[in-house]
Amino acid sequence: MDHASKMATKEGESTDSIYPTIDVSLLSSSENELQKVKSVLSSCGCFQAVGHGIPSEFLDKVRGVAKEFFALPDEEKQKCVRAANEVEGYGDDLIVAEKQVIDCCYRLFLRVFPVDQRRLNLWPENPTDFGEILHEYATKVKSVMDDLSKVMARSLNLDEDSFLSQYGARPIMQVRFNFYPPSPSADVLGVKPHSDRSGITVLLQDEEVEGLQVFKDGAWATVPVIPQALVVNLGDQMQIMSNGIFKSPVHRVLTNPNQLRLSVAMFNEPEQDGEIGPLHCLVDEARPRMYRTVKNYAAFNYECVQKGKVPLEEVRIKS
Ligand SMILES: O=C(O)CCC(=O)C(=O)O
Ligand SMILES: [Fe+2]
Repeated sequence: MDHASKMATKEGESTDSIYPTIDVSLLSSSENELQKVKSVLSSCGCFQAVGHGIPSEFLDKVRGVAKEFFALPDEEKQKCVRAANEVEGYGDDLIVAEKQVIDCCYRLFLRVFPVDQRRLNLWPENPTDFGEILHEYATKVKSVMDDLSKVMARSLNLDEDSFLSQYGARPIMQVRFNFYPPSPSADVLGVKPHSDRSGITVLLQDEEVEGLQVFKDGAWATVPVIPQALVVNLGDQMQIMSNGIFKSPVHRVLTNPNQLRLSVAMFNEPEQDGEIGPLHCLVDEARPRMYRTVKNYAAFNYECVQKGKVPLEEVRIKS
């Protein structure tokens, strides 16, 4: 089967573009904003964060080094190429399942934290400041994510470290630079519908080109471009830890016929081989345990996807 005919179509597209924005700098002082976060994360699981404290000029620098890398000649990018059966490094869509629909996307996927787990042979040396900027960006995003994990706990009247303590002493942070070339066909998707396996995903969108859509209230909602904002998407592991209170949204990416699009997704995740499950204090008679405990959710997720199964469904306790 050829590449194009395996690609997904944009069925069910909607023009709805309603998407919440939250000023995260107000979350420590405003009960209103705290309640808004709780309501947004327990309904659609995503919002655009402004007031996050990362200067716009720095966000532009991150986009800049990413665009420079993807613009390099192919032989230069191949220095970071991923091995056939691995996710880390540079390449196009990884085939993990038979009859898989191919995404129209090139990616550079790297582990950033813990620092001693970096595979530096896969990190671009060109542009020369790539590593330094990635380190600085990941450090800043980690702080935004940790604050958000605390806010989410507080919004449920829990001790603020309740979620963070499940991440262990050596939590993981990974980055995926996504590069979507102009689409060869109007029906091609940049990324097919999925939810993220992370705890929290923080996404830096292209400063001009839209493409991300979230499945909300039965239709696809386009996430508008706000250049200085960070898109927050909860991942499956937060849905599990919160016993289903917070939602991991299904999202996809459209391609554009004329323009390329870039995005930078950062994912946090509990330490390697860590075990996660619903917080005990969120399980009671009114809200019975929805998910079983899982060790190494990353590997579990990979196995499910290989078998064409939905990971969240596989951990759900069926009554
Ligand atoms: O490019 C985007 O806007 C989203 C990418 C995405 O969903 C992902 O990398 O998991
Ligand atoms: Fe995603």
